[in-house]
Amino acid sequence: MEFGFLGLGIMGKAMAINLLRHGFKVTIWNRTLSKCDELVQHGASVGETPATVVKKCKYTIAMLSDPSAALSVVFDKDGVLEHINGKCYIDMSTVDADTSSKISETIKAKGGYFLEAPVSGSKKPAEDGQLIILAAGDKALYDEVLPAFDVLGKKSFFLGEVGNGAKMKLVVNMIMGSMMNAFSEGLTLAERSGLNPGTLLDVLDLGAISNGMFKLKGPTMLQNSYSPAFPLKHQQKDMRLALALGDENAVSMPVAAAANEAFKKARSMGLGDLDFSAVHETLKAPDHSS
Ligand SMILES: NC(=O)C1=CN([C@@H]2O[C@H](COP(=O)(O)OP(=O)(O)OC[C@H]3O[C@@H](n4cnc5c(N)ncnc54)[C@H](OP(=O)(O)O)[C@@H]3O)[C@@H](O)[C@H]2O)C=CC1
Ligand SMILES: O=CCCC(=O)O
Repeated sequence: MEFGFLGLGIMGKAMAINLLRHGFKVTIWNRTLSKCDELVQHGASVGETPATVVKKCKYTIAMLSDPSAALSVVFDKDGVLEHINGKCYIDMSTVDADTSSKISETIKAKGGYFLEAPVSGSKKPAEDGQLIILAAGDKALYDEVLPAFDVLGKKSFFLGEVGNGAKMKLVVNMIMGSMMNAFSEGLTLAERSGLNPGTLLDVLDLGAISNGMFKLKGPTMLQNSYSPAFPLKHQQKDMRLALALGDENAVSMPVAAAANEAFKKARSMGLGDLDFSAVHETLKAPDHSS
């Protein structure tokens, strides 16, 4: 099976390498062309534009930063739409349901097929093929690309109409972003009140709120080490999009709103390209309120 792959950031690079490692042919494109070099070493071919990739491949996957990038790659000059007739497009970026629906409707109107398939799981699960895939849209296309999803992920869900994958992803990340802030406050409170925060990690891990994120991020947060697996700017984008979904559905989300403010503060401190756990640093900033 041959796939096009657009977007070789932290996630896209790991996912495309995984496909290559499992015997898929992959033609890649990235806005910053130099990021293609490493994948060429793994056997990938390079397409000059998103349009040329789609022209060459029956199936093209996208893994792009945000709604604006997802729309640009489809609608701009030399974009996906130019050769989409009869081709299949699978957008795995985290975007909102409206963005996904706009892309879906336009692609279908031009004779193409569309599946949204955002993922849960970060850099390491992407490298290990252990993502959780939240697909929605064209069920026949979903069934066709399952061999690729089986390589990329440990479990795929088909959630029905376009938009449901995007919404599920935003709900999950809204919970994750809120948890990260509560965790960060807890680590800081433990430290400032004279406790050993390392011992707090051990206590948490033995109890009912033990989870993979605390286990993975706790030790590095205590070392003030925030090498990006999930960039903070993307987590803040997800909080913003989840809050908009809350607005649409009249769901009051004071916890998520507060978490969003903390991520915004972290961005204003220049931490957007670090891991989202760098929100911890906001608690160390001088407080001028008293
Ligand atoms: N990292 C993670 O743990 C996870 C991320 N996600 C989601 O996956 C997506 C990708 O994340 P990640 O790989 O971490 O992000 P990165 O920031 O590492 O990569 C973003 C990619 O989008 C491209 N891009 C950005 N803007 C544009 C544009 N205007 N036109 C064309 N290409 C553009 C970048 O190209 P260039 O190289 O030129 O900048 C790059 O290839 C995001 O939606 C994110 O929310 C989902 C699950 C986990
Ligand atoms: O969108 C990013 C999710 C990161 C994760 O699920 O660990």
